[in-house]
Amino acid sequence: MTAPPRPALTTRAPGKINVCLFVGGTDGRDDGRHELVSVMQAVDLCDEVTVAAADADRTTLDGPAFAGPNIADAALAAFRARAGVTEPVRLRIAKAIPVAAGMAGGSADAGAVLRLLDAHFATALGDDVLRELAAGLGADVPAQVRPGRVLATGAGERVEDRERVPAYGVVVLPHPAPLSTPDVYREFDRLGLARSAAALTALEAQVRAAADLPDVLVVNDLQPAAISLCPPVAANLDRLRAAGADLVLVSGSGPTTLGLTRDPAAAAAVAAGAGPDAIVAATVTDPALAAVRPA
Ligand SMILES: C[C@](O)(CO)[C@H](O)COP(=O)(O)OP(=O)(O)OC[C@H]1O[C@@H](n2ccc(N)nc2=O)[C@H](O)[C@@H]1O
Ligand SMILES: Nc1ncnc2c1ncn2[C@@H]1O[C@H](COP(=O)(O)OP(=O)(O)OP(=O)(O)O)[C@@H](O)[C@H]1O
Repeated sequence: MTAPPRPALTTRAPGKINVCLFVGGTDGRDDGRHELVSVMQAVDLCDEVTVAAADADRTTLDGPAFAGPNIADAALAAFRARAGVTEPVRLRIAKAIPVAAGMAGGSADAGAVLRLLDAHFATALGDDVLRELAAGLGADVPAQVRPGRVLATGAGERVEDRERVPAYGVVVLPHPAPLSTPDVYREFDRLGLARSAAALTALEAQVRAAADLPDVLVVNDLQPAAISLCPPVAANLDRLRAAGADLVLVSGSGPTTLGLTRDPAAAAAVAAGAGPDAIVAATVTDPALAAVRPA
């Protein structure tokens, strides 16, 4: 019997923002990572990832290069091991999400590779199994299997879909110096900022009670650590505030900063005021944005 033809498929891999990122300690975990309570929200600043059948495995990247292995290849290896498929594929990534900027660009690509491969090989593993595979690739990856709005707990690996809220404008202000995520968590520890387990539990209850977070819960606990390692981050927050953003915060582990506008149409004016490097985006409310489509 001949094997079925494998379709060439493509999907958008949206970057994420942490609308809130509450961080506890590492006690009680055997992986040394920190307990989190975070609402992760997809934004329409996207990489594009494509899979096609090939004679040999090959991954190509259009956009800014980075050193070291591509997490997309780790996603392919994890998928292969679980699904038992061996046919080679070509993966192509067109990068638009700033690299090492705290917007989970690599995690977005890895999540996209998992959902593409599940469709390409018609393996129907489904979101739960893909999220399990994703957890082995990085704390941010499970949330990127089905990008939208999720509540992430544990070290980020326990993910629940959340109700989508009206779109916000998002102004993304990158900073050229990359910040390493482990360094930022280490600085967070050095500054003694970990929340107690009881405080995290209380915050999780508050976050669960509110589909659209009130302003007081739009908090990134890693922000002081990112500013401590990269002081210009504070000036970038001031730039966004002065340009009229309703809320400003550091994105994930930084150094990218974000200005949120309740009116998505207001983001363009905020970006213009913040400087030529500012990127206009919006939160994603339509699941079709990251659908798998024929390439
Ligand atoms: C800052 C965030 O982007 C917020 O969503 C994530 O917490 C980071 O997610 P990520 O980059 O996918 O992180 P991973 O690749 O799993 O971990 C990188 C490193 O970050 C630190 N790390 C990460 C997640 C976590 N909950 N606690 C940690 O201490 C650890 O030093 C870990 O070795
Ligand atoms: N497909 C990929 N895209 C971007 N970076 C990748 C990719 N694969 C591996 N990397 C490596 O991962 C590092 C972190 O990149 P990424 O853009 O995901 O950071 P980040 O946005 O800070 O992540 P997070 O928000 O999940 O902590 C990069 O410096 C790069 O070496």
